[in-house]
Amino acid sequence: MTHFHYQQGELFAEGVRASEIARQFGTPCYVYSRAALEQSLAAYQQALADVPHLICYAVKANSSLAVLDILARQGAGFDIVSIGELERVVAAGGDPAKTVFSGVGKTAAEMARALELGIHCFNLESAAELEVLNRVAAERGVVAPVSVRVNPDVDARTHPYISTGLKENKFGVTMEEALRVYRRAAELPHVAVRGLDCHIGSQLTELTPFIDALRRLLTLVDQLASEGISIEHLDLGGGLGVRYRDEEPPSIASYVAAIRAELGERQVQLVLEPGRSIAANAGLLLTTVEYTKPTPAHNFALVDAGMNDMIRPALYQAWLDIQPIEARTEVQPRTWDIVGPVCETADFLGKGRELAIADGDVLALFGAGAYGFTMSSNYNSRPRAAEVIVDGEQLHLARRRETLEDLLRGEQRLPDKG
Ligand SMILES: Cc1ncc(COP(=O)(O)O)c(C=O)c1O
Ligand SMILES: N[C@@H](CCCC[NH3+])C(=O)O
Repeated sequence: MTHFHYQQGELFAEGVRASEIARQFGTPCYVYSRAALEQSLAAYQQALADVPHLICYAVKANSSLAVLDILARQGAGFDIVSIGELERVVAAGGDPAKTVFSGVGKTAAEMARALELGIHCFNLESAAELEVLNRVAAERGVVAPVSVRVNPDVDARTHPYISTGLKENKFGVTMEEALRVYRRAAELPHVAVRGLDCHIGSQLTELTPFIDALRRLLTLVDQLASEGISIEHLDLGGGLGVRYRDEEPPSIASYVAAIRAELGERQVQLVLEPGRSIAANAGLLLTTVEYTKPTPAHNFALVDAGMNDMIRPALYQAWLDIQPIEARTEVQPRTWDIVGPVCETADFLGKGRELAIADGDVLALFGAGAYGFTMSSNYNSRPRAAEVIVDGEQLHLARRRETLEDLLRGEQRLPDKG
């Protein structure tokens, strides 16, 4: 059973009517299913149960404390890209020792805090970063565990903005550079080589790019071994795609099976950093139709969620399914552009949707659990949406809707001129 489903024309999130959630918490409102989050994490855990592994959920996909809490309770580790994300992991009860630190621009202060908390590994993205980390670790009198993020130059065949493993992308270092960085790391007293890392992109719907990248990584592992540098863990990043419309990504089980088949008998801990495949289809965004506005060119449905709440359609031309939470039989279906209140032409959630809707109806955007709230902003001075967890028949307010006071917090006017 899917965790969001229709019963007699009414949308349910687990055991709760979507209309009840909208009534209690208002819209726009993100809704996450606890069972859906747990189920996708469990799919990774089961597929790896008999080998050494660490599943580091990519916090950037959905960093709500309640979501991190749910995943931490089930044993997840975390992939973070800033100290803000690490503090969230800690606040949610996550274990720093199961956390890897990715990101191209870690600052010395971020490194120091991550060392203090005792993270599992730093995924280094440049030779320069290695030198800074060695210095920061020396200042603290500790040894920092490191991997080098390799950019294997494979085409992930995904949207260009979310492809990260091509040589023109800013991420990681080339295979040749990686070898040099590892040699240097082996010489430095305050870093210890632990692993090898890569992440080639997001929303991948085929296995081939993952396997091509893994093969390249394994040649590097062997080369390093021949120089006496041994790799304890292989971090293959995240990137497994999900179905938003008609994509047919591999299942979590077949993705993991393909990686394991390629690894054969190698004795390494396998680290994965899935984000979207855990959170995307565990969440939806509820929004209310404020006005319907037929024009000669388009029928616009103006809703109360805008690109500041969900930027994926504007930024990546992403397609998310949009449906009314209660079916209407008395209204004729029409083709609608679902647009938000933000003053930008790019402010749309979906275009050309055949829907039977009227003013006041609540719509659900499906597949909104990943890169939804985390990419939201206050653009146009719009308070950010509420976030709610549904757990069976229970509702839990994970984040209250921002208030107008929240919007002004930390700001001040100029002093009066004397
Ligand atoms: C380093 C790293 N790890 C993991 C992820 C998570 O990717 P996804 O949400 O596609 O699984 C990302 C984002 O693409 C990333 O940049
Ligand atoms: N934000 C992107 C995913 C990119 C992940 C960044 N590593 C999306 O919504 O599809």
